[in-house]
Amino acid sequence: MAKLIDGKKLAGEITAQLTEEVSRMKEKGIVPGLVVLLVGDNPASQTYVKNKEISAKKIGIHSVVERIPASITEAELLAKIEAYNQDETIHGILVQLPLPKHIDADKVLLAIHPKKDVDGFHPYNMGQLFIGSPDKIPCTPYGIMKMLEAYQIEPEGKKAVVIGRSNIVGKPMAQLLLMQNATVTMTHSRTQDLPAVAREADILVVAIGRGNFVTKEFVKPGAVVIDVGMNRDENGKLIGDVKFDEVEPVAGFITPVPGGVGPMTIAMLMEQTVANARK
Ligand SMILES: Nc1nc2c(c(=O)[nH]1)N[C@@H](CN(C=O)c1ccc(C(=O)N[C@@H](CCC(=O)O)C(=O)O)cc1)CN2
Ligand SMILES: [Mg+2]
Repeated sequence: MAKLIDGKKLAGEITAQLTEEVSRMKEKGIVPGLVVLLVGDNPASQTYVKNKEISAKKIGIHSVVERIPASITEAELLAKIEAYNQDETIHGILVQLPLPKHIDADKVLLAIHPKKDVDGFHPYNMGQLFIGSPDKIPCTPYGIMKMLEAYQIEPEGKKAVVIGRSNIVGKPMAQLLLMQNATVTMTHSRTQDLPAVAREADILVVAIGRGNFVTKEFVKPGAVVIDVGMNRDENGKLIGDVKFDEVEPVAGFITPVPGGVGPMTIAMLMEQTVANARK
């Protein structure tokens, strides 16, 4: 049976450390500030933003959430971002994704000042990461690296396979593993014989966005399996990209959904906001 990587517990520990740190910062007159902009009424995004707000408040971060109607124009949204770029009480700006179709997400992410880009999605921060000098790191892959570290899983020399090539998870994930001297293979929906490629992995990170996609045929006995998926099954139940019941007996370590990668994403957002205020 695999050992469970408890993201919820680890995120709770990180949150507790950040709470202490923020209380010390406040004694010196420093209050970290985070603004989250949520455009439209995507129900999943509403949940994630609410969770970010709860976490920020718990830590003592000055938390601003703007819930904005989907009818906002791109120009209006860009103007809001520019105002927060200039606002000295705000150390982190996050625009919840996905955005409505009429707004160009690339343009919006480019408008956030790189120094306040606590999501790490700005091309400048992406570029810094890919030349090996990261400052802000996309929160999901960053959280995964923290989980590996906490469970003393050493990427150096290991074969890592990443399934999924998104800008916010797959690509930065591969780069972070590479920076720790793993031998990394990037795969995606068009990779030929994906189960055979995945079976080579000592560390398998799955971010393909398809429920129960990874079965035991994808997993080498003893492998570390990290599930980034967040899907709903036909009954509305939250499921990962990994068929947990089938893979868990084969893997060495596995993350659950919920309670794995998700809470760590939020913890890393808080960490990067506090780190920014500290600077
Ligand atoms: N601007 C951003 N947009 C999005 C990001 C992001 O990092 N920045 N990532 C995802 C959504 N996301 C954070 O925004 C996120 C998703 C899920 C969780 C989480 O804790 N999930 C829980 C389950 C929650 C539930 O019951 O639905 C878990 O896994 O235990 C946190 C953050 C896309 N957009
Ligand atoms: Mg993130």
